[in-house]
Amino acid sequence: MKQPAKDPKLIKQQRQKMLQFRRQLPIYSGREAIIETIKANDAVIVIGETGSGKTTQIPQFILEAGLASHELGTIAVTQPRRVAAVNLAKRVAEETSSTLGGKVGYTVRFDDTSSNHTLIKYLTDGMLLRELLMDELLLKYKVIVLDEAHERTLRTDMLFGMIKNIQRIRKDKAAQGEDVEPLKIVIMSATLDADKFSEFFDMAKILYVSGRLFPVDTFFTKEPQADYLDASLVTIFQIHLKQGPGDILVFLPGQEAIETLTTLVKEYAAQLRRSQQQVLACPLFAALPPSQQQHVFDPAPENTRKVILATNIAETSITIPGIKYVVDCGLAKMRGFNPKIGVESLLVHPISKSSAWQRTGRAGREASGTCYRLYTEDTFRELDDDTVPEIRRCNLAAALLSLKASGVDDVLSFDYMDRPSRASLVRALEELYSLSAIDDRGHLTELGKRMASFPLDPTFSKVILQSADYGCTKEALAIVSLLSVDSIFYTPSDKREQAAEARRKFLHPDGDHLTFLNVLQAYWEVKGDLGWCRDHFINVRNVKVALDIRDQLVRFCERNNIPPQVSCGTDTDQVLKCFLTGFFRNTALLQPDGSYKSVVGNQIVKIHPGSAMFGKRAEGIMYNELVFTTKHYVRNVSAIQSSWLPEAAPKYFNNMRASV
Ligand SMILES: Nc1ncnc2c1ncn2[C@@H]1O[C@H](COP(=O)(O)OP(=O)(O)OP(=O)(O)O)[C@@H](O)[C@H]1O
Repeated sequence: MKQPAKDPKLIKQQRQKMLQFRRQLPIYSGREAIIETIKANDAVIVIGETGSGKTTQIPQFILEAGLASHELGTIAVTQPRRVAAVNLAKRVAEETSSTLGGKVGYTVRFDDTSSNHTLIKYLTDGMLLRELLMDELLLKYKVIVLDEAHERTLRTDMLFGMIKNIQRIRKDKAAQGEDVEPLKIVIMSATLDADKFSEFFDMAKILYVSGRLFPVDTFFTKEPQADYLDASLVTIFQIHLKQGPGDILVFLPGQEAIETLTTLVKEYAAQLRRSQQQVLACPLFAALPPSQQQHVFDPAPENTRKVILATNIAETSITIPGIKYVVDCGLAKMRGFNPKIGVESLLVHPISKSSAWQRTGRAGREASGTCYRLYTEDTFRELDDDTVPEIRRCNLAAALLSLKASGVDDVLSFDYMDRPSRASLVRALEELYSLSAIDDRGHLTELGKRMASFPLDPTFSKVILQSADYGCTKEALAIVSLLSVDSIFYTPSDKREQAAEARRKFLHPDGDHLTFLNVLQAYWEVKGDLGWCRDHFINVRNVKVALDIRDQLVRFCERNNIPPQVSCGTDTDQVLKCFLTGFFRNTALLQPDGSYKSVVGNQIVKIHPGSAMFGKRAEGIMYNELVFTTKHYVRNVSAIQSSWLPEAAPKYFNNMRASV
């Protein structure tokens, strides 16, 4: 249908209004200084409070000053999270009165709205790393803006070193008369150890932008809170019943907490009188499909207060219209890695001060706001200033694989801003070697190249790539997708027995992986019937999310010439053998006393009570996750035979034998 033409007078008015708004932003008064500094320096660090206008304005300043163009090269602005990249591009397209995908666009995994016309592109740091695989010097760009640098994600840290190197090479080439534009780098954040960054980028110039558009009042609790879910619930309804209009954004550590609180908020909201303002609970976490994530940006219906329950994906960069109140439980799930036993874990930790300020900064963007921190002021003072960089606390195999795929062969002497310990670098290289992603001289193999091109962790991409040889791609795709969501089961605390009973019919004697497959097959047979899901305590939303991921992986397989429908039928050992090619390190063998000892690290591990393998004995087990609580629990567990191990990872197990 043809869109009605917009009234030119209306367009002009909207433009004027936007320009007026932009001019009010604190950063606008520093416009000239920012432009001059970027003009005169190769690298600039901009520190400005949350909401001062860094992310939306600086790229526009650069463009307006003619520092980037189709001839010179365009502007890339990286974001650690896709939801931020998408919404910033939308906002800046609006501010520049252009259509998304024209002058302003975004590129995130599986979604690209940029075009040949795009001059300002918002993209995730992962996508810029991917572009590096095609264009080693990123010649397309004249200016690269690394935003939210304080987050220190693994990918941003890799980009720091790589982009610094690219800048040096381009400068040398230009000095030698080659037709190459030197690259400009802008690093931005609200909270940053500016000197450290400046030193890393060869004494880059630092610019401070003071002020924010609207104030945010911050409150702490008087006493520590024993139960953050309960404290969040009480705070939400206190705000709702006692405070003025405005939506609420609640920060929680993970999907599980969000789902529990969403249910509780709905239950409480149902008790509100009809005459009272209603409450709409909107979850927001990374595993939600992007279309559902976008719902949080929709205005609340009339006479309704929106309560957004989010993980830290809403922590930086984004402006959610309508948010006036922020509730911060002070916790986040963070990746950790124990290089001794080579196992990664996802645990709930207190956040850092810089995260707390970022969370606070999500209020006060359109008007003044309030932030309720569900911890005491003393607790806040004891928080670390900054989050420990991910590179120091997670498994580096994926990072080193992508460094190698982008042409950085000597990963040990790569220019890291915070050098990971030698032990974790060596361990990651060993892991890549045993996965056959690199050869014995440390060079990337053909398999390694293919693994790097897949949008998954190397262990999972190996499983999918090997599934063609094991004839079980259909099963591998289904299980990998189901493993990428929190849980496909739903266990209400008052119906544990019933839920366990209802699920019993899916149980596969060989464990969780094949049990998941049984659930999915049954779900397909009943075509996802909601009543059936309810009766069997299946978490429909998570299954749908998993199926969405599966669709994306199917497309990826097709592009890589792996037929996605190849199935091993009833020969399900093939599936487990195939998973072992990626997860051979996550295995444990039965001991004479009935316990299981991990093959790597010789740790006693216990099977989680929620597993299909709980209470069972098998010669060996393979697991996807190790959770540290009081004990080392393993989750998502299946039975294996020890004789399968050498076949799954010949390099690893032959070496182990040689060194015994
Ligand atoms: N999608 C949007 N809808 C409405 N207003 C917006 C939107 N995006 C940005 N703004 C307005 O522009 C202001 C500046 O946003 P911007 O993201 O540039 O700030 P910032 O300094 O980069 O903040 P942060 O450090 O939190 O990322 C916001 O405070 C808000 O008032």
